[in-house]
Amino acid sequence: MHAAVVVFPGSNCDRDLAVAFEATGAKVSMVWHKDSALPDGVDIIGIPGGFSFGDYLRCGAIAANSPICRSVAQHADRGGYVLGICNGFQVLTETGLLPGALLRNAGLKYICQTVGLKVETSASDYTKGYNAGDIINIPIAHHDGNYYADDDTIARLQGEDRIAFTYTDNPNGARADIAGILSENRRVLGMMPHPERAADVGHGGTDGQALFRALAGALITA
Ligand SMILES: NC(=O)CC[C@H](N)C(=O)O
Repeated sequence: MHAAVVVFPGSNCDRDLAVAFEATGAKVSMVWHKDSALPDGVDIIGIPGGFSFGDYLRCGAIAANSPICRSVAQHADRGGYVLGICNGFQVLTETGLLPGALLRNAGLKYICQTVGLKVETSASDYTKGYNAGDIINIPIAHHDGNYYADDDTIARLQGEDRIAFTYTDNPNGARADIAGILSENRRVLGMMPHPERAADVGHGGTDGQALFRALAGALITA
């Protein structure tokens, strides 16, 4: 598996994401947001967490207009994999690769804690290492994690089995307790919780490991 991790000014989980990919044996290329092309042979693009461009305008809005995001969209259009975590999820909604928006947390406070997530579907190359219904513990750290989409979009996500994770105890007001969603072709995943921060025994939890391992299993190349 060859993963590219995009770095914006203000990204702060780029290295963590690279380490989580590397732990599966993946080759990782770091890509600066001003680059317009991706390295050859990239299987998956990781859009990391952080505070790209200081979260000005709306979280992820400026990053979504970076040169590299045109290549990210082309990669997704070709059926490539894209994983957006936290600020990365915000970037993916701002680019239109995933529906909906991440609003300010209902309590208006930044929340940094480990939360329970229910795995809603194992039918994706991200979630097939879990069983649907599994409860896993993964950290969150955000002030704009309150997922919003209109009724039709929520119904469509539910009807198409595209909700990957929900919160067991909704911390931010997200509609339908949504913590992560999949694209129509199930190859783009956006999620507010940070699986890369629960991918090593040193993190105090390893419930995120199965996501990276499942991906590597699906994307292994000779
Ligand atoms: N950890 C992060 O990626 C932070 C995401 C985002 N900037 C927020 O606070 O909502």
